[in-house]
Amino acid sequence: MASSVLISDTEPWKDLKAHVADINKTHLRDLMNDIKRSQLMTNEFDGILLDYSRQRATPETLEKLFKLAEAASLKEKINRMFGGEHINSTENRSVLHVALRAPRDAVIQSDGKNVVTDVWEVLDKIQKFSDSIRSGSWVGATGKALKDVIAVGIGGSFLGPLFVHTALQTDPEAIETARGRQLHFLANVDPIDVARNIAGLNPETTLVVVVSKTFTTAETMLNARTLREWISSSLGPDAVAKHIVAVSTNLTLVEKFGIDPNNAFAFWDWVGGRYSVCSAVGVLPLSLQYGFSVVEKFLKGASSIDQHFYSTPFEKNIPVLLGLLSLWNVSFLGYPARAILPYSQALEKFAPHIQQVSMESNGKGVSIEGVILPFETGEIDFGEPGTNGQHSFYQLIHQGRVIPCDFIGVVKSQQPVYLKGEVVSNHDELMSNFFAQPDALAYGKHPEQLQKENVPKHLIPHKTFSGNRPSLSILFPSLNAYNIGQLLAIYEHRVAVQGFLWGINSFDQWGVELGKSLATQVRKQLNASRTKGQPIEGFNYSTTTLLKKYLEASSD
Ligand SMILES: O=P(O)(O)OC[C@H]1O[C@H](O)[C@H](O)[C@@H](O)[C@@H]1O
Repeated sequence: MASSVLISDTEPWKDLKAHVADINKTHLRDLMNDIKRSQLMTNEFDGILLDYSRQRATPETLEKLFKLAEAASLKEKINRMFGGEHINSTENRSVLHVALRAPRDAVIQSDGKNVVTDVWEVLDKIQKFSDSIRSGSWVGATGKALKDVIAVGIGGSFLGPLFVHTALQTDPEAIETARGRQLHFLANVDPIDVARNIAGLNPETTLVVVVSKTFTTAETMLNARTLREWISSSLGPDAVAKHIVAVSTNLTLVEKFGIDPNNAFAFWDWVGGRYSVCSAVGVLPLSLQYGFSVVEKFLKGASSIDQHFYSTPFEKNIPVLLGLLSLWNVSFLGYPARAILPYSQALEKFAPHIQQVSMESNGKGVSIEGVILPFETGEIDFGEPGTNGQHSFYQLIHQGRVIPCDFIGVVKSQQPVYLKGEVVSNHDELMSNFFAQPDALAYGKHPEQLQKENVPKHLIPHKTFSGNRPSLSILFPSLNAYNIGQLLAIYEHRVAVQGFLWGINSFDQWGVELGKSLATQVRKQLNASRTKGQPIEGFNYSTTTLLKKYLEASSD
């Protein structure tokens, strides 16, 4: 396909549009009776079972989606990504987060250089540094070991590491390696977040890791200055060198901030912020908490999916299948949202991370060529662990709007409990819901069934479930560091697949800039009004009134 041709102008797209009418004649209740179809719509890789038989799709739909993939040159685009080409064209950068978890002997080129060598240089440095902190050979300014780490960062410099940290917190191996240590995250510039982070912490035993790709993000830099002040006011300015380290691509600004360049951990412009959890952004704080060998397993898990994604035919390729199905749901069936429902409390921060990965990547209005798109891209991602979500927003999913759901389950619990006399173990109780919900959504409940159950006539409409609501189930054998890496990479690549199919640039984020620059104008005004009493100027009536009220009411 010539790159300037929109995917919506291609025959496979039009064919899929027409195919919606065929699917609208079906109901999942009936589709699920076709065992051959169900067999075809399951896939297994490395113990991970993907079941997408509850998608509103048939084998014919899949064939048509594969044709769409061809029309979108999906394979070529994946190859270009792995090949280090500058596929992030608006920033003229490669997109090589896969290199962050590649084995030491792999060769991945960007601009004629094997980046894997640089990656391992930093990983080795992290291992050495985290070992020295953990063993107590590196001590703080007063000679005490550093047991607490505060990772300061926001967006991609926060959400991924928080997800992985939360997922590892209950993993038996990680519990052992984290004993006696605490990892905290400071993201919001709201001073409440600082207060929460430092409550009960002693600067003498605290290490601050400032994480920022650009080292210019206003929130992170103010939070970093606030913690620098917290440390130096208590231990003296010289203590900063022992208590603050940094992760960034901008090592000049790191040094300007007063951090010893030896204590700076680099990454590169070919790592997008939201794809940076496998760089020092995640690896440093996580290694400090859990030790490098646990984090290495996480990287290996992600790498296993990278290999699978790169080399497996589309029919068996988990991220490709997931991406194609999401596109089918969004662009053809017209479902604008996606619920991410892990039946594991350890994955409670997974949906917030994927929100950034997906929505910042694919919420775009123009093609990679800059042509305004006649269709919408991206989806509204949200989610909560099951069963908590069931007691919250599932009502809407069952009887209100149709929202395709990802059910993510785990075979072996990280923390099994089986009480004497109970019918099932606690994990089986949880998983009963994981298995039941997709069928409730797919099959629904008929008025006739309700009649048979002698439900009063006036309640029948209220108790009827239309069903035919799509979902997919992903079952992991366990949830250790390796599996967590796999889960991350599956979703990262799925999002990329969707972007490649829509023909957009999933790796820039210009949409976050406007709000930032308007905040700069407000910041200047607040300073001028507070310090020089200058009147509010240059804002519309609404903002002027709000600012006046804010300044007047907080003038003391
Ligand atoms: O890592 P930093 O440079 O501080 O950036 C932190 C975040 O800020 C921006 O607003 C971007 O939208 C995010 O993609 C990024 O992750």
